[in-house]
Amino acid sequence: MSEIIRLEEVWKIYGKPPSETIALGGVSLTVRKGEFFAIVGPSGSGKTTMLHLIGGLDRPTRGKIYVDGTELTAIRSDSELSRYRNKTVGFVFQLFYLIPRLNVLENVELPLVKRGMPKAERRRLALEALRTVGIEMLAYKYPTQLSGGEQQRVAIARAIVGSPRVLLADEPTGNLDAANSQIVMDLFKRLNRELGMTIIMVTHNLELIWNCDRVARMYSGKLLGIYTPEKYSELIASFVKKGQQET
Ligand SMILES: Nc1ncnc2c1ncn2[C@@H]1O[C@H](COP(=O)(O)OP(=O)(O)OP(=O)(O)O)[C@@H](O)[C@H]1O
Repeated sequence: MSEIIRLEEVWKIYGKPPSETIALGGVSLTVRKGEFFAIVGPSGSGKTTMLHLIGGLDRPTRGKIYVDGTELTAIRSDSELSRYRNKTVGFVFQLFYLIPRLNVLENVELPLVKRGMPKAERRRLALEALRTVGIEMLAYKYPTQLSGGEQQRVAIARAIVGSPRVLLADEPTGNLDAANSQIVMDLFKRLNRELGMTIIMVTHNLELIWNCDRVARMYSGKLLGIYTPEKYSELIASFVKKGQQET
């Protein structure tokens, strides 16, 4: 499998000395095309920071990031970075961030509106995305009329409507019950296996890593290792045996 994302010695430092925070302290890794990749680690270890940098929501202090053959860190203008976010990546967050005054279909269409796509084409693609996530019957409802699980599926439809190369998910099941978490995970697996979408998911939920190909383990801004789910679960089991903690 060829690579789609590469981080080379990436640093992110917030603030100025003496009160600076090193959120990422020189992380290098590659994610392969079509991979379902998890990022785990304790709170404050830099997981969200890494996802935001890959998604072009923020820029690293030092280091290089390549996504799908483009050096993201060489993009200087904000408008070009915004185009990158719109075309290459799709985001799913723990809190769904739907716009309450727009109906489901209009929420899903938003990334295409930003591209200046004609209305009929936008509608067609938004309905197709809603069909993919199994909720086309909710197209004319408003976000407040939906359950949390349904809202997250709308957010996933919005993330995939523009056919991004990479789906970035930050604790996508963090606000959902077990049944809805399962629906979201099954959906991610389908997007990954049937549509070949590369998925990077930050999670605290160790059960979810079984859906993934590889697991990156972060600690205090450093990448401690990349594991298969089997190896990672063996590692956790050995910590439990020794009475140490890790999530
Ligand atoms: N905008 C910011 N300004 C200052 N410090 C920040 C900012 N964003 C994150 N940090 C700090 O950077 C470090 C890494 O944060 P990050 O959100 O990436 O961790 P995380 O592993 O995603 O944590 P969690 O699991 O709690 O979401 C933390 O110490 C955090 O307080």
